[in-house]
Order: sequence, then structure tokens, then C-alpha cells
Amino acid sequence: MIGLTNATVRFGARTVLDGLSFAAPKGRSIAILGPNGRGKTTALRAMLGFQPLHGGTRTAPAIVGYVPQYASSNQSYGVLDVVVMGRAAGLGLFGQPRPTDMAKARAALDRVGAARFAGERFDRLSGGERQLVLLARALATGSDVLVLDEPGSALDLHNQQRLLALLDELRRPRDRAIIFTTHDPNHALAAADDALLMMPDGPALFGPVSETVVPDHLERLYGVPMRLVQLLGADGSAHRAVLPAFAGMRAA
Ligand SMILES: Nc1ncnc2c1ncn2[C@@H]1O[C@H](COP(=O)(O)OP(=O)(O)OP(=O)(O)O)[C@@H](O)[C@H]1O
Repeated sequence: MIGLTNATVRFGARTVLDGLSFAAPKGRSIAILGPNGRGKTTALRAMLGFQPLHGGTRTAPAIVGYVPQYASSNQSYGVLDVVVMGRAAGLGLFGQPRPTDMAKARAALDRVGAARFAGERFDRLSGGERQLVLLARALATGSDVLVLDEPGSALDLHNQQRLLALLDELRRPRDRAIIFTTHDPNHALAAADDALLMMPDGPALFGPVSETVVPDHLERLYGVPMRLVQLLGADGSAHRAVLPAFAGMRAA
């Protein structure tokens, strides 16, 4: 279980989180949506203990698989070394990675489709490639709690599809808690059970995606008219998608 209870965070005179409560118990996957600067990253950092709270409490296990929003690096670590760092908590202060740690790191790279980068330098990868490697590092922790800050923001459509399939696959056994932030409501529809909508002008909305990721709430969230469309999957199953009214398209 990971979450916040009545959490308040201020930066100077500005209150960014004001009594925010939500939680991901084991077996649930939560998407956090909200406009730029609304406090999504701050909420994740507060949950993980990187951001002090002015009020309220946080709940988190000792080891969390975390993918930060930015994957910059000045250091010339190899990709495999970066992923093996996910095993560090189990190695102790001066512990060396064991063959089993290396095998878990390689398996994690394989799972995110980044095995071909194993021998590269992390700082020479593209932004999207780094994002995949950091996702592998989070998986390599073996933690049953994953916290991913915009894990798809730098990914091309193929890798977004791969990420969403992986997030969906990871939640299916119902033995993990997963929290991810995203600017695409369709990512929430594809891979989350619940959504936290951090409204621009009031308290956050939290609940099942079927009730929260709907045009009315999204219009309030982003100030953009939205349309709900029903799609048929390749196997004939029904899916919902939401589209913003870009390019002059009007909400139905
Ligand atoms: N350490 C800090 N000191 C001062 N202000 C901060 C600090 N960290 C974040 N903020 C401010 O808090 C607000 C929320 O930032 P945060 O990064 O949590 O937003 P976000 O919802 O994740 O945004 P985005 O969608 O653009 O990534 C922003 O206005 C930001 O400038």
C-alpha cells in the first residue's frame, strides 16, 4: 500500500497540495492526471518521502520501484549498471551485485524491450530510451509498489503501446500497487483501475476510471471540450477512448 492522507505541501506562500488523500492498495493501479504545475510530481515525491509534508501523513514501503520524470545524467554509467542499481537495496552498503542480480537486471531490460541497450552508456541514450531503462530499473527492484512519473512522456507510439501493455500485464496478478502520472487520459483508461484528477480549481476527484475519466470531469480538468468514443478491439471487445476538441472538432 502506498498513499497520502490529508497531505499538505507549500512552497513559500503557495499551497500546492491541500489536504490531499488517496491510496493504492496492493492489487490496484492508479493514474494521476492534472494540468501542468498542479502538483502531480510533488504528490509522488511526498509519498516517497523526498518532499516534506506541512501536514498529513504518507504511507509507503521501504523499497519502491520509482521512475522519475526526468532521466538526465552527466555520468557515464553503463545501462546494465543503471538497472542493477535497482537491486542496491538488497546488497548492503559495500555489496557487489551477484550473478542473480545481473540476471534480474537483464530480465527487466528484456521485459521493457530495451535489452539491446544493455552494453550502451546511459548518458548517450535518447530521452525515450532512458525512460525505458529507468522503467527496467524500477522493475528490477522486485518491489510490489511501482511509482512512475509520466513514464510514457518521451515514448513513441510503439513504445507507449508497449508500456501500456506492460502496465496492464503488471496489474493483472493483483499483487502490486502501481501509481503513474500521465497527461493522456487514454493511458488511464488502458492501464489504471482508479484515477486521481487533480482539479485546477478545487479538491481532487478520486475514484474508478469508469466514473472519473469521463468528458465532464476532463473538461473541468483541462478546460478543453472532450469527446468520448467507443471503439472495438481486434477481438471485438468494446473500449472507451476520450479525445480533446483539437483542430476545431466540437464535443458531441
Ligand atoms: N522545490 C520546489 N520549490 C518551489 N516550487 C516548487 C518546487 N517543486 C515544485 N514546485 C512548484 O510546485 C508546483 C507543482 O509542481 P509539480 O512538478 O508537482 O507539478 P506537476 O503537476 O507534476 O506538473 P507537470 O505536469 O508540468 O509535470 C509548480 O508550480 C512548481 O513550480
